[in-house]
Amino acid sequence: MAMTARNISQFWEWGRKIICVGRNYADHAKELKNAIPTEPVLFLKPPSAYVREGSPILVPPYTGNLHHEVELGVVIGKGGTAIPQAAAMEHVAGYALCLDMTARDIQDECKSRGLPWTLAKAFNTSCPVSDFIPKERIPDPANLNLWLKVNEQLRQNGSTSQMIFSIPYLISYISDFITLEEGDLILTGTPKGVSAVQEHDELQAGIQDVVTMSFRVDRQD
Ligand SMILES: CC(=O)CC(=O)C(=O)O
Ligand SMILES: [Mg+2]
Repeated sequence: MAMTARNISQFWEWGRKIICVGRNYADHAKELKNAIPTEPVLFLKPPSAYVREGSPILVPPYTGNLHHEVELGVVIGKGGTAIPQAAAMEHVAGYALCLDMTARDIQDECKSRGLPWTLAKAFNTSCPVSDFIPKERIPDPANLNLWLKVNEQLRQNGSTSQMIFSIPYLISYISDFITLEEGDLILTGTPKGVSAVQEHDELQAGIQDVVTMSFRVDRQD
């Protein structure tokens, strides 16, 4: 049987890992009264978390406080283990605008009981993603404006220049513990301004003049 080449511009269909970085912006760590990390905080989402424009973000029935977190996603184009920082950007195929939807009440409860954040972070539709952005379209990923509006009201407006750990550092750090594969996505953390969303809300987000995306919030039946 002839093999068809997979297209990285539809990486969300590949079933690869979504590795998320938490508390990578000091202003967001402060708004949630978290300590500023000295090493990246990592957690995972499964590929079933992906949702694309045209389909809604579903509020899990067990949360009363679902938050948006707008983030820059880095799409891995070449896998590797223990990737040196100096070579890290050679492993990037491109970027995507992402939301790290978070059941904040469940996360707070997990934190207080010393439990993992899985139900707070990894539920179905917890990772809305934009179209793929080839890396040539973003020559300086360390200086990008990210914004998010809920029902036309600006809630988040930050710059990737505020990241505590840079993209090359994150790729190198993660790959020391978790082998990166082509099609993996790294969510690089959110700037301040996270807030609750409700059923019927309309979310719009963008990376300056590069990409925008819109999602409706719906109840999970
Ligand atoms: C406290 C968090 O939910 C961490 C996180 O995801 C972030 O982007 O920061
Ligand atoms: Mg996040």
